[in-house]
Amino acid sequence: MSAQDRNLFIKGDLYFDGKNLASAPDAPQPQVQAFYTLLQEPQSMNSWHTSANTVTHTFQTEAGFTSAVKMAVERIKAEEMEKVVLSRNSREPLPENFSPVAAFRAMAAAYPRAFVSLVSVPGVGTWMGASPEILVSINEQQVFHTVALAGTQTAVENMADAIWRQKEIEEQAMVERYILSCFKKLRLREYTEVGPRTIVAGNLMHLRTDFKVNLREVHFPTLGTDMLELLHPTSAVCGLPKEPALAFILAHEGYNRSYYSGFLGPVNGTGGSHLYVNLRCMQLLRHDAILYAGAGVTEGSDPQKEWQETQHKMQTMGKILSDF
Ligand SMILES: C=C(O[C@@H]1C=C(C(=O)O)C=C[C@H]1O)C(=O)O
Repeated sequence: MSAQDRNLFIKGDLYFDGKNLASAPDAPQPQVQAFYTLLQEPQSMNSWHTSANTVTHTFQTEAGFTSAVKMAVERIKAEEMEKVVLSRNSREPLPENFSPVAAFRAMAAAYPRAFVSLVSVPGVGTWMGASPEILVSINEQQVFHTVALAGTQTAVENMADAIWRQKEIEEQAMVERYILSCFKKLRLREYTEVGPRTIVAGNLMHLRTDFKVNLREVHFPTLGTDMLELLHPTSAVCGLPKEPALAFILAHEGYNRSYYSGFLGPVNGTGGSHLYVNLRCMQLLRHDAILYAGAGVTEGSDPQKEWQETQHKMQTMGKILSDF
């Protein structure tokens, strides 16, 4: 992330509860009307915000990515770190008749369990994605929730048939241990832990452990913000320990992640606050989309397989583009 990719807090003018759109009392009416028109007549990219820094995008080659993975495995074997998540981006031309609103509808239909988003901000640009990963959430019943999500393989027809290799089991357990160490740091002892279970995310499966805290029973008003601070960037997008993994990413990834692997979601709404990791996402330019994906590298990583894993992850957005 660079200085220009700052945190943005966008005030809600319209609220959607899954059925109806409601307008906030102070919502600016001309903009609200323009938004309703946009929903009825999906527009091409010309009427959406695109970022000013389009010429600075760099794209890593397969050779560049796999050599970075090789180097990471050596550093892990030398015990400089346990895990590092290396990512890359890729440019895809936008289909002739592409429209962000139609793409959003397609995402919502294709990925009903994901957090689907379409965000367009002047001077920043337009991003969309279907994230499978909660970072921190507190629902209307005051239940805090976070997950340890890691390990990836292509989805099998019957989830009960999923078999996980030791590499993925260990990789996910590392994320679990990290969350537990955060709880320990905060001296939080009352939580529930369920998993790891196999979950499906688009064309892929992951291992997920759910951690929950009932804030009506446990007095911890700052748990959400404290955990957000400790978790981000999580070991699912950065690595373990955090500092050497982050230094390795900055030195060897070779491109700017921008808002990929950051977090987004509604905050302090009637349904609570739900922040998701910005994964399985793409940035929309006038004529192209930039897709982003990463893979967790551990001692047992095979560089070629990690490259393929990023390709599979990019398919979440790739499929939305190719279905136009
Ligand atoms: C880094 C990504 O995904 C994360 C990394 C995973 C892994 O390494 O197996 C699995 C799920 C996500 O936590 C991504 O989608 O780009």
